[in-house]
Formats: sequence, structure tokens, C-alpha cells
Amino acid sequence: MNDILNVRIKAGYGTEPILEDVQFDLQQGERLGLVGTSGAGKSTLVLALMGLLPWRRGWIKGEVVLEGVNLLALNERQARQVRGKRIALVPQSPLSALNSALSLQAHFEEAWRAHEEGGGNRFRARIKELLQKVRLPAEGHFLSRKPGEISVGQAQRVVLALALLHRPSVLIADEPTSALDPSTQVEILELLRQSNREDGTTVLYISHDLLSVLQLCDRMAVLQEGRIVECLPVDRIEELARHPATLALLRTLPVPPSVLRKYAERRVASPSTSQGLLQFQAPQGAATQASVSPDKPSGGTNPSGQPSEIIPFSPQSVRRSTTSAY
Ligand SMILES: Nc1ncnc2c1ncn2[C@@H]1O[C@H](COP(=O)(O)OP(=O)(O)OP(=O)(O)O)[C@@H](O)[C@H]1O
Repeated sequence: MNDILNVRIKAGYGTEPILEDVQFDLQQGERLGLVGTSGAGKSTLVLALMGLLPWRRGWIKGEVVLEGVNLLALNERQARQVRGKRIALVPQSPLSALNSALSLQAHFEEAWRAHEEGGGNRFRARIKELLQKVRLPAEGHFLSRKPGEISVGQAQRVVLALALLHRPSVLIADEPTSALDPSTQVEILELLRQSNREDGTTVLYISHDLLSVLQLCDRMAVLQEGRIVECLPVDRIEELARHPATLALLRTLPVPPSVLRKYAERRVASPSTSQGLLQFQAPQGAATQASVSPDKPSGGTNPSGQPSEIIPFSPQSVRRSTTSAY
């Protein structure tokens, strides 16, 4: 397999480095999970990869090479041509990512115009195809609704469809299930897997939820105190894990990773039933436990204790989010 993304960066805010030395490669068509405790720098990494860190008064050094192009060497106009087209984002909180004043149709039109001109028929065909893919109604009455008139699960499907609109090479999913109920979480993970399998979309899945990472991903990287301390194939994680941060995360699991993999495989073999995963997810405390590592970094926990704010995926939402962020 070929590398599609090579990341070698340091990044931070003001004089404080948050990502001390983050290095990883993403291969074409793979699903890489990046797991880290609260404050480890996951959101900062997402901002860095999307070229949005300067909007949050952050800085970045090094290189983010996507399909041979160093994104950090692009000017803002060039970066906008890549963002949302070659690399796209599914953010954490779908409703915050959507503009409450605009219809869903207007969101799709705006995201389309960001990278395409004209193409009325192509646009309509693509929207229909996408809505079917994410299992939303493709009728006009649904698209005429505003974000406040759909459920959070539907909003996350809309956001996923928007991110997939231009068939990005790399899809970054930043804790995309954290606002969802367990059954919708399973469905969104399945949609990510489906997009990866059917369209070859390379997925960088960022989460503090080890269970979902083990179920979705081929490899798992562990971010701790601004460094990737270990990156391992998920199917051999018990055998190969050495770093204390990885071992501490694994110890929080209620069952061994190999059992989890079996559930995930059963789910893929029989996608019409989510029962296997749902049964496993029923003890929700387990998922919560797994997301909190006892090996928590000593420095730099987000003072609010809340997940970081939404990272936008379109020029319009960049403006809105930036305004609301300060
Ligand atoms: N705009 C900012 N200015 C200064 N420091 C920031 C800013 N945003 C985040 N930080 C700090 O950077 C560190 C990493 O935060 P980040 O949000 O990237 O972590 P995280 O792993 O995404 O955490 P969580 O899982 O809680 O969202 C924290 O110490 C946080 O306080």
C-alpha cells in the first residue's frame, strides 16, 4: 500500500507546545484510529491537519504531506482548495457544525459551490446518492428542513454526507459518535466503514473511546502528552503493545480486544443486525471506563473538561466558527 498522508509536526498555542513531536503515516485505504486521553492534543492535531490552527491563534511547524503536497506550504487560498475536497472532516458535534439559519439543501449547495461550478444535474445526482448512502430521506421536504428540525443522529449523517460530497482522499472523523446514543453510534461507525470499503476513503478516526477504535480501525496510534507513543495493528495489539499508556488503556477494557474484534467481524458479516455490537455496548459504563486512562497526562487538561469546539468543514462554517470561537 502507498502512503497517502505523512505527518511530521510540532504545534501549540502561544509559547506552549501541545504537540511535541507527532509523526505518523496513513496508507491509502486504511482506517487509522488515534486514541488519547482528554487534553492529549487530539483536537489540536485535527486543527493542525485541516490547516485551521492559525485561526485559533495556534502555530504549527513541520509538514503535512497529502498525496505528495505539503499542506503547510500552501497559502490560505490554496489550502481552501484542498480543505473539504482532498481532506475532509466529520466533527464532534453535528448540530454545532451546521448553520441553524440554513436549510439542509443550502448546506449542500454551499459545500458544492466551494469546489464545483454549475452542475445542477450532477449536484442533484450526487446528493441523492449520498443521502441514500447515509440512509437519509432524499426527498425535498427533508432537505428543506433546518438543522433544528432533525435529530442529532440525522444531523451527524448530514455532516458525514457533506464531508463525503467531494469524495475526499482522507476523511478525518473527530469523535463523530460522542454526541450520539449507542445504537446511532454503531450506525455511524458502520457508515464510516462502508465508505472506506466501498469508496476506498482513507479514514483517520480520532477518539478517546478505545472500544470504537478497536472495532473500526486497522491500526491504532496512542497520543500521550503531545507524542504518538505507539502505533500498532489492532489485530495484534495485545501481543505487541509495550508502552505504559497503551497497556493502561487496554486494561480498562471489559473484555480482551480479540473478543471485540470478533463482535466487529460478526457485524460486518451481518450488517443488517447491529445486535452483536449493541449487546456488547449495553454496559455503557464499560465504554466510559475505557475512555478514561489512569495514565492521564500530567500537563494540560482542558480547564473546562469539555470536548474542544467544532472544527468546520466549509468556508462558510470556518467564518462562523471562528467568530463564535473568540
Ligand atoms: N485555543 C487554545 N489556546 C491555548 N491552549 C489551548 C487551546 N486549545 C486547547 N488548548 C490546550 O491544548 C491542550 C490540548 O487540548 P486539546 O483540546 O487538543 O486536547 P484533546 O485531546 O482534544 O482533549 P479532549 O479529548 O478533552 O477534547 C490542552 O492543554 C488545552 O488546554
